[in-house]
Amino acid sequence: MSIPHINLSDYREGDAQTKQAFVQTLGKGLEEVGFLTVGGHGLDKEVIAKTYAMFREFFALPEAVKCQYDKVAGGARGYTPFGREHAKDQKLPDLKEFWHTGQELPAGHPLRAEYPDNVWPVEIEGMEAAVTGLYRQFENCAATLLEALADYYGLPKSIFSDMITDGNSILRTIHYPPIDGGMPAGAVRAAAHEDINLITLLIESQGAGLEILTQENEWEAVHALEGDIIVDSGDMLHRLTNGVIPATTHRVVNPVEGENRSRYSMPFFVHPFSACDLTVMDHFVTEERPAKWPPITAGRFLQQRLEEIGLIKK
Ligand SMILES: O=C(O)CCC(=O)C(=O)O
Ligand SMILES: [Fe+2]
Repeated sequence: MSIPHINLSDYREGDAQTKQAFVQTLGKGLEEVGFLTVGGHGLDKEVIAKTYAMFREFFALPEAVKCQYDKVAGGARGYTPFGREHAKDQKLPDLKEFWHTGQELPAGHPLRAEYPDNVWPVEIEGMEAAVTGLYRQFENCAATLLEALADYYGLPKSIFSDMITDGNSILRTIHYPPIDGGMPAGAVRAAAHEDINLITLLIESQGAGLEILTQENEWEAVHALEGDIIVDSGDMLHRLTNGVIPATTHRVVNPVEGENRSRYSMPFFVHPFSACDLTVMDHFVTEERPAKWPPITAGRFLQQRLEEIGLIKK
């Protein structure tokens, strides 16, 4: 099955029929594929280009400079060097380095203490303004998609989007360097995995490599039109919906010969606030399909999964 496409302006600005068609394509697309491409998303093209350019500059800095920003809040913020993260149940590390930006709340906000401060490389001018602006645009886009998903199930409109208000979402900017002989044999840019969070919005990189595992158990390349983003569902949505929405397995394969260049990408992992209840929702529980998982909070669930992928120690 191919990856469906939606245009978010159909939902934001369309008439009732256009909106309904959008909701159907989104809901079915998540249930059947777990990945869609999204146009009309409202993210500012120029800010995206500027952000990519800044991170290209940052990742080109000497390792010793980048490592000043390592281990900030246990890796939740700042820089994570090449070779640290590995997919769940994988021994070999992914061939990537990345930077994390998280939620920023004003002083006095009740959840302020939950979130470690972001850090910004002094070497790159203007990064804070560009990246925090982009973070808000991603949050808006995610909230709208989650409202449309609630419509699909006939649930209260903000049932999913309320979970991400002042949530623990993470913008990850990734650099996959060119492959060289010194890298661990058999390792790949990003080994097969499912995302942990509710949904992920992904600004597709300039560079091929992303593949999903289809329900037919075949790897299929994801192609987004220039300017589109990709949305996929993660483990938290899988759990809330009692498995109705899959967390589709995906990976980033190494480049073929002749295309061995750096690859950059920018996933925005949409997370609830940590006290958010991820108990399977009643809507998805029936006599034939009892709840598959016990109650858990988003914070506890995240903790478990970060331990599994080597980002935090048990
Ligand atoms: O780099 C990409 O295109 C995908 C990255 C990804 O799947 C992830 O970081 O979870
Ligand atoms: Fe992923």
